[in-house]
Parts: sequence; structure tokens; C-alpha cells
Amino acid sequence: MSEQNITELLHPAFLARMKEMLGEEYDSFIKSYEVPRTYGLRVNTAKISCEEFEKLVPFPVTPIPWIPNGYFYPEDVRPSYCPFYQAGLYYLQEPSAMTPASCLPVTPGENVLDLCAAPGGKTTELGARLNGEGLLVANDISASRTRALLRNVELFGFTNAFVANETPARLRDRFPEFFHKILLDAPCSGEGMFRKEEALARDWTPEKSQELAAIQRELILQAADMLRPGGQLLYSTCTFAPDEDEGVVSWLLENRPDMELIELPSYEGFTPGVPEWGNGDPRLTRCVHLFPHTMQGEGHFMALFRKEGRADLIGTMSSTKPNADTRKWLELFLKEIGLKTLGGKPFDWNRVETRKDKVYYLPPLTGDFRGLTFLRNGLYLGDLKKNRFEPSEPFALALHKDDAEAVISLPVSDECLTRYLKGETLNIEPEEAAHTKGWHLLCADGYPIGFGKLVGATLKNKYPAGWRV
Ligand SMILES: C[S@@+](CC[C@H](N)C(=O)[O-])C[C@H]1O[C@@H](n2cnc3c(N)ncnc32)[C@H](O)[C@@H]1O
Repeated sequence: MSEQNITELLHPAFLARMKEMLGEEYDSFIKSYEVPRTYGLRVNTAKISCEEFEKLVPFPVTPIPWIPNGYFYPEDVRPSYCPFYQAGLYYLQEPSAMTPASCLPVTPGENVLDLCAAPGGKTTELGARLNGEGLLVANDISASRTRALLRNVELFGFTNAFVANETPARLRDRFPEFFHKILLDAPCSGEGMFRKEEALARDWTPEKSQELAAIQRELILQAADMLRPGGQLLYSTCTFAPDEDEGVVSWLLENRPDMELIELPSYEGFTPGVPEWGNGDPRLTRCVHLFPHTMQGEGHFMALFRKEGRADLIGTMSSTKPNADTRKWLELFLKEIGLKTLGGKPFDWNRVETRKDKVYYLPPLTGDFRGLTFLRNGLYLGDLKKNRFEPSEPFALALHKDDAEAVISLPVSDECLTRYLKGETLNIEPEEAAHTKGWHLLCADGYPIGFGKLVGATLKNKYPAGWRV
């Protein structure tokens, strides 16, 4: 943004408030708008280690110091055009937005909720940390945004996600004290996005924060009520507005005395919360602001809470039975591709469920989902057709490197991969394919991107039309 743009674009009331908040730091805050925005990606550690990623990535990246699996990339690179992106090996997200999910200590086997999850920037990290164990409920109130969320959940290859499109109130009624970890990345005035999305700056009004803070206060109580004793809740926004940050944290502390505000990890450039920006409670210094003038990111706010009590790890196991037809045709298909594991774990027939002709692999843990509006419960494996099973694209993406034998693996730089992603049929040399015919997984350096059927020297493209690049 040029200096002229800054004063034209940013509302005088916003500038006056920031000046009051930041005092002598205000000038460097304003200068940060003249610096180009930062670009980042976060590696899906459920599919690939950072060491392996650094060896294979075909464009320049540099580690983000405070995100263990985050990398900066240059502005002129387009990582979404690389087949590794279509393989779900990373998510594109600006660096400060990566911070909340990496500060919530999710461990495999827990029940985890992302209450305002779409389009899934933070869900993808929470799911990668669960690594296929436990239950991930990813919810958003907006139907269209929930569809984008599902796409990212599928791209990342999760087998344990329940993707819901519900109001937080209905979830709260259904899941009292159910979750071990909750992320509430609240809808907010987006002041930390102005450099990235100028439209947000143009739409800013002084009243907006008040309206949003009312919603946030309701959401944070609902989230707290869904948290188990001993569980942790991370509240985040991408705004600097005190009413939406320290104000909402103060409100929770006043209204839920069993919620304790705990310290977040500290890094150079993280700015402590300011008690006077909330109700004056000295504990508010445990919150963290990320400002664009103190670190390489657009701006965020975080607060981490723990509910009094002890957490247990008890969840309810999913248990279902595939019908005879599913068992027969799916088993035949799994044999054909030489499935060894699914997402690095033994295939569990007790999780296979058929609804109409669609076959799903349920999450290992379940909840009472009856009557809730949802887009997906677990992994969509594919369809039962007449005398055969046809695998889905999400099934291919849930397969990790070395999960199956029937692979055709090409180097990520091979233009055949891009042609496949555009929906073209490929010519395959016999030595490139594991088997002489039938279903194969097409992989970029071993990482699955989709299924194809080998007939002679031709790989028939099974990449769905809606997924093509
Ligand atoms: C900041 S965005 C979430 C971004 C997401 N966590 C990510 O990292 O990709 C906030 C989300 O809250 C949802 N939302 C808006 N109003 C809501 C409400 N009253 N209750 C629940 N969710 C709401 C929006 O649809 C939006 O997707």
C-alpha cells in the first residue's frame, strides 16, 4: 500500500484508536502497511515430515521461526499449481494465522472441536496433529463456506472428521463438556487482514466491533460449555480491536469462573495482552497480540484457557458393520490395489458403513450426531456400482506414501502429473506401473494425488471433474 492509499483506505477512527493503543509504536505500525504482505504455507505432518518436504519442495521456502511446520515462500511463486498441493502436503496460510492452531496442544485420541472452522486453515493443522486418532468436529455456520471446509479436510486426507454446518447453540446443546480441545477462531472485524484484503479496510466502521463483540461473547460461552474439565480452549481473532480481544476474554473470565487463562508460548515479537484494553484483570497479560510491525505476519490475537478439573481420554468407539455387498466388492478393490494400511494405520472393517450406494469409513470415535446438519462423517471411500467398487478422490488422498502397492509414482516435476490434474488420459511406460493393469494410485514422488485405471499403456483418468485444475 502506498502512503496515499493508507490514509485514503484506513478509517480515521481506526487510525485514532490504533494511535491511542500503540503510542510511540504507532509510526512503525503505519509503516508496516508499506511493506508487502507475507506468504506462508504449513506442511501436513500427517502425510510428510518437514525434513522430507524440505528435500522435495521444488520452489524456495524458508522456515517460519515460531511455527514448527510453517514456511515462508516468495510472492512470485504459485504453490497451489504444484502437484504436492493437490496431494494435500501443505495448506497456504499467512504466517500469523497459523499461530493459533499451533498453540493449541492437540494430541492424538482426543475429541477436538473447531467451532468456526471454514475454510479450514486451522482445522487442517488440528487434524494433522490428531493423525487419524480421536475425533475432529469441524463446524461452520455458513453452508457455502462449509463446502470449502470439506474440500480442505478431504485434501488433507483426514479419516476422523465430522464436518458440520450447525449453529454453535445446537452443538452446545448436543455436546456439553464433550471436547478435550476447542478452537474458537471467531468471526471478527479483520483489522489484521487490511494489507491482504483492502475491501475489509474499506468496509470498516467503528460500530462493527461492538456488533461482533456481542456475537463473540455468546460464542465463547458456548465453546466453554462444550469443554471437558481439564480441557483447553483457544480463542483467536485476526483483529486488533480491544472489544473483540481483551474485552471478550474479560467477559469469559467474569462469567465462567472455572475457566483459567493460561500462558501461551512466547516468541520474539509476540506482544502481551493489555489489561486496560479489557476489564483491567492483570491476567490479561497472558493473551498475545501479533502485530504486523513486530513480526512477519498480518496480525492476530490469541488467548488460551483451561477448564478446572481433570481431563480423561475416554471417548465412544465407532462400531458398525459393512453390508455383504460392500464387504465383497470393497475387499476385492483393496486387494487389487494391494492396500497395506490406510493413513498409516491398519484398515478397520468395524468402521465401514454403507449409506445408499455410498461407502464411508467412520472416525474411530463418535458422538451423538443424530439430527445435526453435516456434510461428512469420516471418509467417503467411494461408490458401490453393479458388481464393483469405484473409489473416490478423498480415498486416494487419505492414502499415505507406501499405504498401497499399485502405484505409478512420477517425479513432482513431471508434466504428466499436471496433465492428469487437468483430466487428461496418460501414456504410461510398463516400468512406471506396479501392476500390468487395473486400478493404480498416481503419485507425485510417492505421495498420492488420485486414482487411474491402467488399460494397456493407457492410464484412464479418474480425477473427478470438480477437482480438476
Ligand atoms: C475467521 S473465520 C474462520 C476462519 C477459519 N478458522 C480458518 O482458519 O480458515 C470465522 C468463521 O465464523 C463463521 N461465523 C460467522 N458468524 C458465526 C456465528 N454466529 N456462529 C458461528 N460461526 C460463525 C463464518 O462463517 C466464518 O467462516
